[in-house]
Amino acid sequence: MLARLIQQTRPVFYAAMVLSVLNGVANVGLVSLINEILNADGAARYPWLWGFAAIAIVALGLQVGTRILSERLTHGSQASIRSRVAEHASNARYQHLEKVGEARIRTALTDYCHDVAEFFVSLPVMLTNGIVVVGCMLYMLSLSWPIFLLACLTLLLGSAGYHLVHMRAIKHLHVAATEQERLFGHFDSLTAGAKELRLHRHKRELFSQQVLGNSIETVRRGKTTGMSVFALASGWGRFLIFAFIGLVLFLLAANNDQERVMTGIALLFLFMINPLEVLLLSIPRANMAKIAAGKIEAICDELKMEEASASVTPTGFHKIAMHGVIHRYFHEQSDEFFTLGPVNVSFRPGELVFLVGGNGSGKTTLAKLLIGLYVPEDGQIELDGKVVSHASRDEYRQLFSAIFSDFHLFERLLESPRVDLDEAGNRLLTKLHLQHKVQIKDGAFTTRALSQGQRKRLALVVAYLEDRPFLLFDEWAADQDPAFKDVFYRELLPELKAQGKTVVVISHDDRYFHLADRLLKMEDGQLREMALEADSALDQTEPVMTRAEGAASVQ
Ligand SMILES: Nc1ncnc2c1ncn2[C@@H]1O[C@H](COP(=O)(O)OP(=O)(O)OP(=O)(O)O)[C@@H](O)[C@H]1O
Repeated sequence: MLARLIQQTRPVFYAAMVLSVLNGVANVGLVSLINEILNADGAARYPWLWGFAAIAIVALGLQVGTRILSERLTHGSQASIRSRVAEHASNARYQHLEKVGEARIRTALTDYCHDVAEFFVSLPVMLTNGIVVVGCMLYMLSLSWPIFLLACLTLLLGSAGYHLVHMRAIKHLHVAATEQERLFGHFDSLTAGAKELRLHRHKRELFSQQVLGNSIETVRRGKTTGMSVFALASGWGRFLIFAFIGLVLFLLAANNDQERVMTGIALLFLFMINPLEVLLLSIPRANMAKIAAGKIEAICDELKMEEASASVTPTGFHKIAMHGVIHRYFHEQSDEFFTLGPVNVSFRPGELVFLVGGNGSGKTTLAKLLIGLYVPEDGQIELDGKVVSHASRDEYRQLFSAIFSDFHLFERLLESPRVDLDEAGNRLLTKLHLQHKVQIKDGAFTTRALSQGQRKRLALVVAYLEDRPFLLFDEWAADQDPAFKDVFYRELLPELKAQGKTVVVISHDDRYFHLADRLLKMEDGQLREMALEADSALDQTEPVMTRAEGAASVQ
């Protein structure tokens, strides 16, 4: 991932690297010049003045330039990662998205993204400081080769020590990063479960102390331990530097009385300590970036994008048929599968189909398979005799408008540009008795702060405006008042049918089942077609299941 980001930001990246190197060189130039000036006699110093001023200004300019470019890289890489994760999240198979889950995706878009971006701040810093250290070492070599060799030995010992603890630190940081994904899920529960937490003090305490508290603690411990191990490594590095200084001073005091060498080495120490420390501190940051990049990469791999299909929006169909379609859910806790199917069923234009059955019997799962959100594990779906493949699935999905119980209302209608969008939308709002609560202005709802039943009516407005040939309502009427339920079943559904739309209604409202053209019943993952009697006497009272028990072949 880091390599890809570097590739994407190549010109800025290379420019930042070149400026960082030049900045390092200018700094080394400055320190060697200072040493020369210090060792020159009074008046002989003045000719150096302009050189000193020039290098100082250049070094300053380079530092500012590097900083600006690294900011561009940081924010550019952050934007690029976010776009990539978002692209994967919006184009991946729906079931893969469900599996990865909201919390992991959010962690990738926030924390991991931030950690990777940090790498681009630390990289130029590492490079500049690396150059300063290398330059200082070379200058040291020109002053005294035994001291240079000692410095090399010190660096070698420093990196060996660092390498030894490195893996241990990474392990702790990994644990923290994985727990962080879970923590984001718990943060969601703070708002989504706010009502429950307020109503049950004991639950609230347990949640905040054990669930949330433990998770926060695990992240804190992992990060603190990981970074402390790195701090130990950096302490080891610092210890070596001081040992090196002590040894050199001792060596110099014993064997050398050259003033130029003495001041030079002293200057170099002072000048090198900070870059060395910054280098040691930047390494953990770079490691965090590596872990985060790996996590983002894993999420993008799990969210493999579906094959792009031709951007055609089909306007109609003759027959949609499911042949031997099977879907399984694996439940880890109970080590069991829920199996839906094999399902054989077909739909034609202008049909009003009710899909009924007990809770957890598989109605929603069947709906997701039918509209192409889930890919069948076995069997196939045919559209007008042609198998829906990976390549044509996105095109196939454009046949449907669906409202599930966990529907989402976008603020903007996001329809393809349509001049009469506001007008048509506002007409529908009136039809659904919402005109006093909300309006459509410039393609957006004026508010979405409505009751659940009202928001569902807004979702219905969206479905109407989409004008797709196949509509699917998953317990849409469950939140409506009895009067509007009646409007939905007796007016809106027949209207849609009259327009030639196929409508599948998942429903528990058995008093309206007789209005359907067909009645499908789901029982423990198995679909049956129920015989429908055109007996209107049953209207309003008897549940249809008691009268239509003859299962017909579903085709
Ligand atoms: N995301 C999921 N992961 C794992 N198992 C699932 C998932 N969604 C549903 N299931 C399982 O599949 C079964 C069928 O669920 P589904 O939501 O299709 O039922 P349903 O008939 O729509 O129920 P309801 O009337 O309560 O909405 C459930 O018993 C549940 O165990």
